[in-house]
Amino acid sequence: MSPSAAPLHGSSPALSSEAFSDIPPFPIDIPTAPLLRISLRKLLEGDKEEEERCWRACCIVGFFYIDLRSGKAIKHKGAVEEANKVDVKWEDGVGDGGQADGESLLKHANELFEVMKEFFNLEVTEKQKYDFLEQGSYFGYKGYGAGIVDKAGMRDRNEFYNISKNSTLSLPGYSSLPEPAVLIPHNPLLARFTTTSHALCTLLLTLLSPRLGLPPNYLPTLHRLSALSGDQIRFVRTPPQPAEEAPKPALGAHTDFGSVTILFNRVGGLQVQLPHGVKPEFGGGMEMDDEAFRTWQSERFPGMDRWAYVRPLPGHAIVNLGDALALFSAGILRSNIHRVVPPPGAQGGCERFSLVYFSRPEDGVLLRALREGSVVDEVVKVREARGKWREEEAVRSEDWVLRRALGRRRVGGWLDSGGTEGGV
Ligand SMILES: O=C(O)CCC(=O)C(=O)O
Ligand SMILES: [Fe+2]
Repeated sequence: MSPSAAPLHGSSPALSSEAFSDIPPFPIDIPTAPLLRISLRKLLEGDKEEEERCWRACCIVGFFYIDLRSGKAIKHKGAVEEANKVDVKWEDGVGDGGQADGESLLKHANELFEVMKEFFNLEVTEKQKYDFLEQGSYFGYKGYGAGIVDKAGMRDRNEFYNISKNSTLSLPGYSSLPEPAVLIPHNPLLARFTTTSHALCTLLLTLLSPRLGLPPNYLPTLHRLSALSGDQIRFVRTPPQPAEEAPKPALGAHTDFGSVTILFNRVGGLQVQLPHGVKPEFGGGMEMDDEAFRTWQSERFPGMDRWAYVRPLPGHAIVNLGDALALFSAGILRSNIHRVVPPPGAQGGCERFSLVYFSRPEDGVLLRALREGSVVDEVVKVREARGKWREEEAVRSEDWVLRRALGRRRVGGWLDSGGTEGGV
């Protein structure tokens, strides 16, 4: 369908029920990424068809929505359950990181949106006290424009606050960095969001492992909640861009370097670069053909190919896979390039917030193809036979995460921050 044949304005009931009430609607007349909506409830019920859809989404686009509404308790079994128990003292008892549920995750995320606003409303000079770049840490505050978005050294247009799982869960062996006073009362909430997000990551890793020819617990035991790792929460604030300026990315094209990312956003702006053969959606469900998409794209973003907005959906999180899973699976799982640009349509005037949970392999894990998985080994053998496989020296996760995270903070560090995205 060509763009002109689609309904350009107005809102269908289906779409308006999928809008955030306090935010101007996401326009219906722009192409969006056709991400699958995966039901957490169905995954928890062991629905095989839903597992298959989830697997395909992980391989083809590496991005999907997860519908968190009425996802009941997630209970992990055996070794993973044990490793996910952490000694966090809630007001109502000791935390059990093995359990979580979709409704709680949504509730924690909603509450953290308010906490995040409180933090970002602090004076810049106050927030800067928590920038630990000089101490060689990527946790804490990154000011507006303090990151680099491309090879040419262009500055980003957002603020971050990165909160380590090691610190929120007071894991033994980790010395926590100073924390702003406004966040201290919210530490139990931060810990709950960490454990509920992590439980969702564990569920997904449990489903992915056998598909790679590994036992179900294999990937989860490289990502135990109780182990030191680069897992973190991120708060992001992006102010609206002045209308008179040429549109600039707030966050440049990148892949995430961890394993699973759980993302909550409400205002558009996130874009995914669609893999070839994946057609964008248009006007909430209709497809746009390649030619129409190219025309649309070249008019709005000259020289930029195949970028499609991700429509934010209430009740859902956006899940994407990072470079660690692409490496572990020898490229079977996709770590897709994405970026954040000015929000579309009337949302262009909004301040934009995102809340992210990044799960990453434990510090001591080596980043290498997991050839002990028969499916991974098969793929590597085919590549070897074609002369297309190069064994890289395995790097410890802690060193890799540090290089990737800090690369984005230094002029000239852009290439260091790169991973499977190659020349981007
Ligand atoms: O803000 C967003 O929607 C995406 C953020 C993101 O990609 C990141 O923080 O890595
Ligand atoms: Fe990202």
